[in-house]
Amino acid sequence: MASSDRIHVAVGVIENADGHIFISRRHQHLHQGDKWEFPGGKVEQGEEVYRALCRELLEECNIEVQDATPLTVIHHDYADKRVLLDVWRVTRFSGQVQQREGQEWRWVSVPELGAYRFPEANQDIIDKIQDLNFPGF
Ligand SMILES: Nc1nc2c([nH]c(=O)n2[C@@H]2O[C@H](COP(=O)(O)OP(=O)(O)OP(=O)(O)O)[C@@H](O)[C@H]2O)c(=O)[nH]1
Ligand SMILES: [Mg+2]
Repeated sequence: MASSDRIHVAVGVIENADGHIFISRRHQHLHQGDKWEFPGGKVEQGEEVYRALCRELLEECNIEVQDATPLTVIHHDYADKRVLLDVWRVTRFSGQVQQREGQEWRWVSVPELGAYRFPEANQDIIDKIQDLNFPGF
């Protein structure tokens, strides 16, 4: 596969005032269906990643991102798809978070994240979130 076949995805880790993280469950018929995910979606041709993040989070979660910082970049090859996940930590937003695409969703504490089934590529994201909350010594 050519590198241009890699799907570029903007992903947002949204934290609320209680320190809980927003996750939703992918529709069953989609790639990695039924697994939990962080909101986000494909970056369009010529679009800046940060713009894509803002667009996807408005479409999917009804919030306006006001500030976000890069958390990690993941290259992952599934058997049927290659992805580049550009993961951002959303540090400031306006609006009430909700899921607008009919997916099941919830806020979960950082320790609880480990109990959910995410796509394989997400392990690194979970590790990063847990490191931020419980810095090693
Ligand atoms: N949104 C999102 N996608 C993820 C995550 N982890 C992960 O491997 N992916 C993969 O990234 C790819 C693109 O995500 P997506 O399906 O949300 O894209 P999208 O909203 O633009 O969907 P569409 O273009 O089909 O409407 C999928 O193949 C998905 O399996 C994650 O945490 N969040
Ligand atoms: Mg999406």
